[in-house]
Amino acid sequence: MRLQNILRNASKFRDVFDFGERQVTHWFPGHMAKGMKQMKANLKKVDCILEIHDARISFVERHINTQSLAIRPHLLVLNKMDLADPSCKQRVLKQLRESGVRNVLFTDCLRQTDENVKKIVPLVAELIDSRPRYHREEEMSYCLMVIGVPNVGKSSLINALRRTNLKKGKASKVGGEPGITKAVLTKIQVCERPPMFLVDTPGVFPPAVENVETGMKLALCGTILDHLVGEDVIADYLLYSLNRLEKFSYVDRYDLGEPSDDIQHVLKRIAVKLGKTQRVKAITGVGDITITMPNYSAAAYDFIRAFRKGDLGRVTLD
Ligand SMILES: Nc1nc2c(ncn2[C@@H]2O[C@H](COP(=O)(O)OP(=O)(O)OP(=O)(O)O)[C@@H](O)[C@H]2O)c(=O)[nH]1
Repeated sequence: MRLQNILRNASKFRDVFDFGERQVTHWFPGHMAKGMKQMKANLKKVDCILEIHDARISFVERHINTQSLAIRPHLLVLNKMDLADPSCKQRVLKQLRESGVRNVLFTDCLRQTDENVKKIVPLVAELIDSRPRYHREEEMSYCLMVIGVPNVGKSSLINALRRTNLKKGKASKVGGEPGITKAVLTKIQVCERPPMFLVDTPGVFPPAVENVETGMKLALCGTILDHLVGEDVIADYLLYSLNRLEKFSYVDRYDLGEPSDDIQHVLKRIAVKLGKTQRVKAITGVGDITITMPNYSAAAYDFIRAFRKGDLGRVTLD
């Protein structure tokens, strides 16, 4: 019965999201372009690129496709796999293979015992040894460059590599907001045998995100400061995505009764459920009355945070 209700509702969901006149270019602060330059300048000193991406958006235009970065061996780490839909894994791998990306690992680097984090050092050493190292042939140690958009877990992965291979603690500051990794750090050791170091870079974006939808997915996953995009539109895009992917756990979480494609309705119910309401005075013809208004911003904030923490289920957006 419940499934029938959901399926009946499915026909009412939007097929496309209306992005209006939005322009992604305003969403990416200037330091990202600077980071890209620093990254290229450091390329001579590295043997391999370790590209970290969010497993929920694996097909976003990536740095490795751009210019000079492609000359180094490359490992794509799709991190935050604990938040992505495991049933999409094989499809993602197949599509990446078809686009020429062969070396891919899925990680959840917050999990102490993630098996794939353990595989990174041996796989990187193998990749480096399988190709000429050019002017770095005499080097006894391996050097990696870690790249990725903000907030995908670069610092967390570096810390996980140190924890796993050196039994050492944190070298990189971890933050919940995009853009914590601001400076290009000097070399950080991640393994003794073989000696392996890496340089951390600011979370830099590719110079051009191909369309607004890609930008919106990045925003939803927390790689752009929310206020640059607007929490109301991120929340609406989240609702659109959950319905499109038939991920309806939000219905029970917020006591909605049935799925809805109307963000105002959903936010109102979230606000009421969470007690995020405000009492405001209204002037009417028969005198002043106090009415209870839902706090839409607080509700949008909660909805987005719940998605980012995985509380709305494991979702792959691509
Ligand atoms: N669920 C989950 N969260 C993660 C994972 N890795 C990192 N995080 C969280 O994602 C947030 C960002 O992590 P960071 O390691 O600071 O990311 P970063 O890429 O270095 O961020 P910038 O400094 O902004 O470039 C933090 O709240 C981490 O706890 C993961 O595998 N799974």
